[in-house]
Amino acid sequence: MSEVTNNAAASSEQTPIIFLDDIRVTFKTRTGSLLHPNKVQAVRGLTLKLMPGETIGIVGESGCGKSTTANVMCGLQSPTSGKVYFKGQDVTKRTADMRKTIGRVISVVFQDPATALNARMTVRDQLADPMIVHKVGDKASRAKRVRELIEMVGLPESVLDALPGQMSGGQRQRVAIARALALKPDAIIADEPTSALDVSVRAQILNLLMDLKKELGLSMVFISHDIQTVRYISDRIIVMNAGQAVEQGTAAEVFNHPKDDYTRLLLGAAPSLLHPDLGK
Ligand SMILES: Nc1ncnc2c1ncn2[C@@H]1O[C@H](COP(=O)(O)OP(=O)(O)OP(=O)(O)O)[C@@H](O)[C@H]1O
Repeated sequence: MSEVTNNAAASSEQTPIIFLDDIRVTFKTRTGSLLHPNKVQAVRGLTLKLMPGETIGIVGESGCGKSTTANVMCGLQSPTSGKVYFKGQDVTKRTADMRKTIGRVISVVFQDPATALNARMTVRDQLADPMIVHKVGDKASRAKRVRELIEMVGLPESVLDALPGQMSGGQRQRVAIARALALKPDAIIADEPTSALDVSVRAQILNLLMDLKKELGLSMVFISHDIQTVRYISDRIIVMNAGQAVEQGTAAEVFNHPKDDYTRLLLGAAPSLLHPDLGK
């Protein structure tokens, strides 16, 4: 990471893959609130560390700032204040070079694979594309990696010549996950990756993410408004409300001994969107 400046912020025994230090993100709007006219405070002083190999779940209702937090982590959004560290390096003020480097090591899986994938590109080309953009390997090694990737996500090689429109929602999300893995990232940020899918395939995609995480030693940030889904997949859970982390702890701590009223509210809220076969 050539242009990343040195910083000693996170140099204990284990350095976090991502460290958000007191992040605030404010958007200018036409409306805002009585207290803050013409602005929305999407994230208000959030601190979190993603450690190597762990899965953090971020849960909260619509509008609590989950996606904005995810965007800060992967460099799509600059914080209004606070610092962002990647493997101990301060990357808050990102140069184009830093953004490219981070794009290689942190991948994002979005909610809707139909929009995340290019409708006019075959699966083969979509999987090779990140390697071409980042100038990784030659034609033969990229073709080999494409075959490896499709196998990793449990799809047959025959889908490589298909277009996204010829596949099911679950298959498309598998392709989006394969694409996210193309550059062998350190971390995956999955922003509501199962919400747009049929209930019957949600469990399969969650299990695929868990298997890949284990197999590849990935770190993962899993974002969802469904606390049961987050519980199923996460080592640690962060509950967000109105831009703030109101509770952080292991899945067992948060579920068995919730400290915050809002967490208790979420736990008692609507039935899980998780497939009934999970979490038994
Ligand atoms: N580009 C933007 N301009 C103005 N306001 C924004 C922008 N992006 C997000 N917001 C606002 O910031 C707040 C947090 O939004 P964010 O999308 O991060 O929440 P979320 O928890 O991910 O919600 P959802 O699950 O509905 O996507 C919301 O009030 C939203 O309207």
